[in-house]
Amino acid sequence: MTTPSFVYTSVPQRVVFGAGSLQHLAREIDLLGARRALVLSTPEQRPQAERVADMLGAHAAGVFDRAVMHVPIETAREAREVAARLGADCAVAIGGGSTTGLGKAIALDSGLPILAIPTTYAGSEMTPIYGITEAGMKKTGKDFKVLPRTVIYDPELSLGLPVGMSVTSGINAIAHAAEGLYAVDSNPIMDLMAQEGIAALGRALPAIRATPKDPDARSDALYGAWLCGTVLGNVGMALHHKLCHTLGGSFNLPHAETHTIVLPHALAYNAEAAPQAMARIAKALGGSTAAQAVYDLARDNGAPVALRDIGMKESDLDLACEHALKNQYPNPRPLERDAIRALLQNAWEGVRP
Ligand SMILES: NC(=O)C1=CN([C@@H]2O[C@H](COP(=O)(O)OP(=O)(O)OC[C@H]3O[C@@H](n4cnc5c(N)ncnc54)[C@H](OP(=O)(O)O)[C@@H]3O)[C@@H](O)[C@H]2O)C=CC1
Ligand SMILES: O=C(O)/C=C\C(=O)CC(=O)O
Repeated sequence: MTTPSFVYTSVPQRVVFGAGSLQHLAREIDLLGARRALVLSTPEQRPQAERVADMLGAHAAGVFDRAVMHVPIETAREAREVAARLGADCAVAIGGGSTTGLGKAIALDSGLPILAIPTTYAGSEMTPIYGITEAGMKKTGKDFKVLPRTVIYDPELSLGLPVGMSVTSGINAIAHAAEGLYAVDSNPIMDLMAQEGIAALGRALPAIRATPKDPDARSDALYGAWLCGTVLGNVGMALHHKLCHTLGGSFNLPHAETHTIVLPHALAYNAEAAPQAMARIAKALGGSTAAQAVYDLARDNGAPVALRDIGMKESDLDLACEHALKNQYPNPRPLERDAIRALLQNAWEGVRP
């Protein structure tokens, strides 16, 4: 097989990985040249954020614990004001994609460096992509100002992530790698990362379901999330991410669950147009087809497999299909109205592809 032509751009980002690596926080803040870090979290994870602030001592400017899903503009403005008022010169985001997203909203406005400490597998910490919701519409964009400068991956911090969330969040990560394998701007480095990331999560999720506090499984999952998040940050996504963005944004469906349900059907849609990518996904997960392997991973580990079970109305499927077709975007198979409507129906019913 000949190596195709490609373009690969590497970005400056420091990753500190390993059980207990949170202990290096003060060193990492110092390396960023920061003196006053604003620690961000959701309201529920405030105790963890306070622990981080305690570790920083005099270098903590304060804790802002108002992160919520999809970064409402009002929350972003409030966080920006708090950061400015406290004289913060860095944001430390501890939590999932919602908290990292809030850090990105601050960085977009102020250029403050972000140190991210992810506790889910969504992968936002590895991307220059931001999302902000205004008047019910989520807008996403790309700006290297928001790419976290440093990421501390400490699997001990994800030991308490509930099993259900762990499985769906892990499949959210797999979705980044799966679409990366058939991206128009893919490259061999991302392909390697994608296949390795999918395999790591394919091993880790059943092990976490069996033993939620298994440190090796948590470590494997976070390793997979790092690789898959890197793929999301480096190459363009296609139909699957577009559908999930539409379903989450317009019908208020939960992010990771939506990814989990839609991915097998998006892969089935693209199967014939991207056979090599599908073969790599199936191999990484040990299944006969990519679509079935992802579906089985979700179903066998207790994740939802039908949109109707997470609040989607059947009567909204036509509108969802219209939204998905609104703007053209690269996808291995052309966007065909009837086939995409059928995809949504199958995802709504939860049939095995
Ligand atoms: N820009 C990008 O590149 C990307 C952005 N995203 C965005 O990120 C968001 C989704 O991120 P995701 O991580 O799925 O969701 P959240 O950050 O909303 O976290 C999901 C759930 O995980 C729980 N949780 C997180 N950490 C812990 C922990 N240590 N222990 C127990 N529970 C925990 C949270 O609980 P609690 O609420 O109690 O804190 C929350 O209920 C979406 O808005 C999505 O669009 C996702 C991927 C990439
Ligand atoms: O919507 C965003 O915040 C940006 C990207 C993603 O959420 C990626 C995804 O769909 O997981």
